[in-house]
Amino acid sequence: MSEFYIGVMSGTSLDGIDIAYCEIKQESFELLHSATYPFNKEIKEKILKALKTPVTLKQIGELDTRLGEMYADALERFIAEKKIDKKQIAAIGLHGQTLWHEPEGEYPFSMQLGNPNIITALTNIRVVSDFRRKDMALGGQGAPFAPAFHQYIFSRLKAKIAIVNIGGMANLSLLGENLTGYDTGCGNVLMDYWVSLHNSAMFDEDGRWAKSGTPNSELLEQMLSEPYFSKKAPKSTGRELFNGAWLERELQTFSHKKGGTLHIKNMDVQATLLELTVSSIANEVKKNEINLLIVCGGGVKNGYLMQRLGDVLRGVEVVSSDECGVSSEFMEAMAFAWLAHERVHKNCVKLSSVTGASKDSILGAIYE
Ligand SMILES: Nc1ncnc2c1ncn2[C@@H]1O[C@H](COP(=O)(O)OP(=O)(O)OP(=O)(O)O)[C@@H](O)[C@H]1O
Ligand SMILES: CC(=O)N[C@H]1[C@@H]2OC[C@@H](O2)[C@@H](O)[C@@H]1O[C@H](C)C(=O)O
Repeated sequence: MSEFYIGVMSGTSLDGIDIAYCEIKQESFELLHSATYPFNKEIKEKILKALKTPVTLKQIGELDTRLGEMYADALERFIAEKKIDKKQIAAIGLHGQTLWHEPEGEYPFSMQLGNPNIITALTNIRVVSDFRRKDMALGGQGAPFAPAFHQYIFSRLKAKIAIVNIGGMANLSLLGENLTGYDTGCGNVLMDYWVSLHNSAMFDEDGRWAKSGTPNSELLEQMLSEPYFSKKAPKSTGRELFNGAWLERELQTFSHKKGGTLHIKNMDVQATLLELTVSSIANEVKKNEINLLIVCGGGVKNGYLMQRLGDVLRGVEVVSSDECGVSSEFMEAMAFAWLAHERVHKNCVKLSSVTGASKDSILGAIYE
């Protein structure tokens, strides 16, 4: 018997709202329709500002409402464009927009905004949201959750495989009996920041600017000494750590080491940032006997990044999830459609081996 779920994901790169309409049967999962809708520019600016400067409770409350309305608008547009029968939709799995993720603090929390009450009220569709906090209440990191979906989707592949999602952040899934996974660190976030600052683009198209530069090995070594990279799993990260300020500090430190006069060409910084993402992922893959690395997320569209991953991971086949028949662009949105299905069926999600939670649990809250 078929069930139909919609997954909605907007991630740390703030590049858009990914929506996936999925059909789930006993033995199969199929992406039927998908689309990405632009992020409201003003809301994007408010989120970026909230990540860097103090905000008031009023501003957070208003952002929660506005994001809820924005998601509802995108959903209504999607449902109309794809001619979906609302009555068929069992639920919407909504990740929301992460404003702050603090898994290691004295009082751990993870904040995703986008009021699900508004979405269910406006769409008249059941919404599952607030996925991360139960895992944290059980002592887990609350992220990444994609490994559970990767295990579900790729379990048929018998090779020793790993999946890496390269979005704003990068997160690795190591499939097998004892599923593990964690955020390896920055994905595209620092490259996006640098290219938007110095090459007036939202992202480095196909990695061309990075390719035109020469990576600085000393700067790369210094950046890789960031304690997060050597931290033991379970671990998760975000813009709280990997952000423009982090990069500026690294460049400042490097410049001081060189007597304060050194100037690295902007394109060489971009080349070094690409190598930082490549190395931080490859170093983790090499710790395991992996023979197939499946890549998803927007990083798949960075041809130079994919090439460099292949160069560095000799003996490992590096492919996009598209080549395995699974959308690299909508992987995370599909994951939240599946997580909504698991919640509706009150299934415990096997994630404690990933996040360090004391047990697997039923994740998410239902709004209807
Ligand atoms: N054509 C392209 N060339 C190079 N990079 C690209 C291209 N298209 C997208 N990207 C990169 O992919 C990023 C978006 O990826 P994605 O949508 O997976 O991120 P996200 O889901 O927001 O992040 P996260 O998974 O950390 O939450 C863009 O910010 C950009 O850096
Ligand atoms: C708190 C949060 O939103 N974390 C995101 C972020 O983006 C990628 C990586 O860091 C991952 O840990 C997570 O999202 C994906 C969907 C996950 O939970 O697997």
